[in-house]
Amino acid sequence: MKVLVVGGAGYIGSHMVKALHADGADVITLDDLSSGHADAVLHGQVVRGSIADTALLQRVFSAHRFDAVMHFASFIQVGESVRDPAPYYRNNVLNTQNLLEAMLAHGVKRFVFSSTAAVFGEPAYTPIDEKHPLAPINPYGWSKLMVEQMLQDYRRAYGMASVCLRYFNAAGADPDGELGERHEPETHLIPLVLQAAAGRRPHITIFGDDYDTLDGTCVRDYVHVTDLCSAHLLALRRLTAGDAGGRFNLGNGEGFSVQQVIATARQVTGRDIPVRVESRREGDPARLVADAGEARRILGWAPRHADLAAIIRDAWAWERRSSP
Ligand SMILES: NC(=O)c1ccc[n+]([C@@H]2O[C@H](COP(=O)([O-])OP(=O)(O)OC[C@H]3O[C@@H](n4cnc5c(N)ncnc54)[C@H](O)[C@@H]3O)[C@@H](O)[C@H]2O)c1
Ligand SMILES: O=c1ccn([C@@H]2O[C@H](COP(=O)(O)OP(=O)(O)O[C@H]3O[C@H](CO)[C@@H](O)[C@H](O)[C@H]3O)[C@@H](O)[C@H]2O)c(=O)[nH]1
Repeated sequence: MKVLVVGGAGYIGSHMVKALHADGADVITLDDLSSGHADAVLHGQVVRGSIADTALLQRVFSAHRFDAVMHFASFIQVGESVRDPAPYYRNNVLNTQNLLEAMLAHGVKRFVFSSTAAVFGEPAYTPIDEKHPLAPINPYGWSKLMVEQMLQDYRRAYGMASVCLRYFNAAGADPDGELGERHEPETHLIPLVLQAAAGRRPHITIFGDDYDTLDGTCVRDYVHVTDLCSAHLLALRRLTAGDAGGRFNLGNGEGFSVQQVIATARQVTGRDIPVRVESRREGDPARLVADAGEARRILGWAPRHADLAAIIRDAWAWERRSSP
């Protein structure tokens, strides 16, 4: 099995490269290193370049016969996408179409796509299942939904099989301690809280405590990065068996508020974590919690690191390695 991992130098992609290698796959990473790190790719060749570059795509697909493509490359910040949507539509939609066209031109017809809970927008009900209305409230979510639609049309018209995996909040780090989250700048809650615990930041800022939730802060469903990787392997197995694919929500089905995440991080680290409350961040829904029943039933997915404290413990081990 030869797999192209686009965005394999990033947070989730680098864990996926490791998981694919452990599963026996031959992996090639394509990454422009706009936010990833070459040294995070522990296995296989790294091609440095962008999916914006159609000539490069042509060369990569001519040089290798891929059985499947996993696509992690995109811009990922919800708030930034509201302030400056253009790069989001360009990179996440137009550049993804380049990739899909290169796949079609070379007869590669299995695709696993990193989608997001942001395709649902402000939930009409929770937990959110796959029947929930699709109504993004930020350009990031729209850019992912547009690709989901493209994939539905490509499946029907060109027979391209695809699985869209809608992650809720990816978190945690490689349990072996080899990989972790290294976004620069970091915008995600758990690594920021842990940087504050380590004294690398003076405090953690809570974006809004006036939401309609248990303590006024936003609620999210944190899912361990290695559990996301296991879902990808299961999706790949289904596609390889001849399945046309589908869309699956990935989360643990339990929501934690920003305050609860900070409290758990205090317990795990034994450190004081100073907090400041500021106004809401644009584009944030109050509560996102997954119903991942379909992934369990159809893919056979069974998350192994669902406990929030365990997720934070792995992230803390990584933070301690980065800032001893
Ligand atoms: N982190 C989360 O909580 C989360 C949640 C839901 C969905 N997702 C999705 O999962 C995917 C991976 O997220 P992540 O947190 O690992 O992000 P990341 O920024 O760490 O990784 C993205 C990788 O893609 C690369 N990249 C970006 N544009 C590229 C391009 N045009 N050509 C080649 N490489 C390019 C970057 O250099 C980086 O290595 C993204 O598509 C994101 O939207 C993430
Ligand atoms: O310094 C911070 C950072 C975040 N938050 C809050 O913490 C929650 C989680 O935020 P963050 O970790 O930035 O994740 P999300 O904005 O929920 O977005 C993530 O999860 C989405 C799916 O739920 C994905 O689509 C995105 O790519 C991914 O960044 C939100 O309520 C934020 O407002 C703070 O209060 N302070």
